[in-house]
Amino acid sequence: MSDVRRVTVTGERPYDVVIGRNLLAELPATLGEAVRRVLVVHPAALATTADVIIEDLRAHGYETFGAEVPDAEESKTAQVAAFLWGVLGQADFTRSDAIVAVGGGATTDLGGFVAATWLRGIRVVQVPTTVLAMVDAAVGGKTGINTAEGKNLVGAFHPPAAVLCDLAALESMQPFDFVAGLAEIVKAGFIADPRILELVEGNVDLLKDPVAAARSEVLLELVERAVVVKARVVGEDLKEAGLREILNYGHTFGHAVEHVERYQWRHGAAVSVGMVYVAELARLAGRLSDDVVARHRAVLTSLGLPTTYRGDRWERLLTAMRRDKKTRGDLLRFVVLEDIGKPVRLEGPDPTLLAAAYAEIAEGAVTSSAVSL
Ligand SMILES: NC(=O)c1ccc[n+]([C@@H]2O[C@H](COP(=O)([O-])OP(=O)(O)OC[C@H]3O[C@@H](n4cnc5c(N)ncnc54)[C@H](O)[C@@H]3O)[C@@H](O)[C@H]2O)c1
Ligand SMILES: O=C(O)C(=O)C[C@@H](O)[C@H](O)[C@H](O)COP(=O)(O)O
Ligand SMILES: [Zn+2]
Repeated sequence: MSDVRRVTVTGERPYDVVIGRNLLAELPATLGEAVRRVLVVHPAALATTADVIIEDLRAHGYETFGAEVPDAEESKTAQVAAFLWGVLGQADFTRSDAIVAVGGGATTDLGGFVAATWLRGIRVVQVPTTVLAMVDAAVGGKTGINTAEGKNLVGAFHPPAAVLCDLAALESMQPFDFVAGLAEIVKAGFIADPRILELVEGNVDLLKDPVAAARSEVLLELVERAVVVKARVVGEDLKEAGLREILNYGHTFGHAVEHVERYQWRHGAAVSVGMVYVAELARLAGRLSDDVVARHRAVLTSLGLPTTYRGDRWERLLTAMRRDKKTRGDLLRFVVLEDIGKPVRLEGPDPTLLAAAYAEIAEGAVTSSAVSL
């Protein structure tokens, strides 16, 4: 497979998401000639890739620095951001210098956030190495870190200069991490592109094998389609004034699960349960058919993703959901579907409905005050 696909994200400074294999040679061109210094941010798992990038950039005349950050959500903290600000300061990074973030969505969120905040904004090129980061996290300019109170509570909108999605990188992924990322592709299918759902449903065995999937035309098409969905939305509404909220489908409950589980669940797994929760909520509110709810469970289960959650966490989940960025004052707001490809908002649903939807996805009986809310 030598196909390369390019999706342009429009906006004040348009940029390309390049999807293919062995794309690292494209990196110098994305940095541009004005850049002199480059900080390559990566977790330990991507150290070898980062070394290759650093060597290549040096060969192209850039002054290059590497910074290893903790793995996964451990890196999305104010302490790690401050560590990177220190590295940039010590190396005298100016507004014409750049960050390259190499890793999964946690690393691209962190690298993007540090780029957004250093000198109030320097260039960032995203090199996502998980399927989730390729189709979602690295695209669209939402950057951020977590606080003790919740997920992504501090951040900035800071679009990248380019995104390089090298599918060859996916071959080293752990199967469950790979599959977790597919949840965001399924999300794009439910909110905007039903062909995505058909492609996933027709290729489940292939998609559960990271090496076979990474080499397949099917994954290339799925990544391209999901990026197209995201690009269309963020091109129209970068700062989430309205339309962009649809990309948050399944995230109100999903982020709450991640927080309650102290980030020991993968984001994609939490979003998987979150989509079933919100599908049930929409069904109970009389908005969505039984069939579409059943399709959520069927496609996610077939991939090995979770669709249920423990039944004794309702109060904590509700507290976390109140901190969702779509909340306005005391009003909880959800993105729900009226049908596949028809996302709408459900504002301030009755607490009994929220609890009833929880009961639909709870493992065993709900053991909290949920039933009496
Ligand atoms: N900014 C956005 O728009 C946006 C969108 C979706 C998700 N996110 C964020 O993205 C994060 C989740 O991203 P993720 O699922 O990529 O998780 P992650 O970044 O935590 O990576 C998952 C694991 O895969 C490892 N890994 C990464 N690339 C690898 C490779 N090529 N081979 C082997 N291992 C590899 C990582 O080291 C980590 O252990 C969450 O923090 C979520 O909030 C942000
Ligand atoms: O890009 C967006 O907008 C999204 O909502 C995409 C989500 O998949 C992503 O997880 C995002 O980080 C969630 O944002 P948040 O604003 O709810 O923290
Ligand atoms: Zn997400």
